[in-house]
Amino acid sequence: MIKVENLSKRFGNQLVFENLNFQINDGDFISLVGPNGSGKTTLVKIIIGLEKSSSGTIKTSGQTIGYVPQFRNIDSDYPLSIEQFIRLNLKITLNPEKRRQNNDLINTILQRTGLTEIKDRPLGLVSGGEKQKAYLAQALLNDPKTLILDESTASLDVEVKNQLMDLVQELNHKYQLTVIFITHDYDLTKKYTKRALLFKNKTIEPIDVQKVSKDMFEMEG
Ligand SMILES: Nc1ncnc2c1ncn2[C@@H]1O[C@H](COP(=O)(O)OP(=O)(O)OP(=O)(O)O)[C@@H](O)[C@H]1O
Repeated sequence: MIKVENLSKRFGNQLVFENLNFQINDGDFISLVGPNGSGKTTLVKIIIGLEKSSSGTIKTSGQTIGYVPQFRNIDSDYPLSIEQFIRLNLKITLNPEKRRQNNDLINTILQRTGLTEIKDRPLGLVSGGEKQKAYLAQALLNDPKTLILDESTASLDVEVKNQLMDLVQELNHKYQLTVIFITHDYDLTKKYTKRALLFKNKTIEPIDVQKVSKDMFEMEG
């Protein structure tokens, strides 16, 4: 559970948002929508602890949060395989028992993300969707209870976007993973999320996803 109360954020003289009040429950699959510059990434940074709020509180049930960034292409000569890339976020250990546990964990995550068959391929040479799945796999390493997708589907083909979201939906259903999906994508919002948190007039309005309209993604912040 993530409970936000009276949260406000300023950068110098600029008010980004004020008096945000909302709650995200365990197992929710919500979208965070609003125009460019309305404060979506800033809010997420505050939730993760990378940025301080100006006032207000965030209460959580002490949960771990996984973060999947926006898709960035990776050079074709990038030296690591998919599995090696995912392992970057593991603590290095010489303890044989811990190494075994890490191997089991990696195998489980590779399986859950459908990457087992291609785990030894160089990350720079696989498709955009497969690269993004590797980022998703990395985010799952700490067994998060909440996953934040920060425009993670942007710049992927429509079919690939849907495949990635199908996978996230499966994780949401099977493991009760809470998902916060920051997006400008109207179709994906409607198709995958149940509830939307809409940034409007410097605050947030929780709305039924069926009431989301295209202009809500396009207004001035
Ligand atoms: N570190 C910072 N210092 C000063 N201003 C900032 C900083 N980070 C963000 N801002 C400003 O805060 C506002 C909200 O930015 P934010 O990136 O949270 O918006 P967003 O809704 O995620 O936008 P987008 O949809 O374009 O990604 C913007 O006006 C931005 O320029």
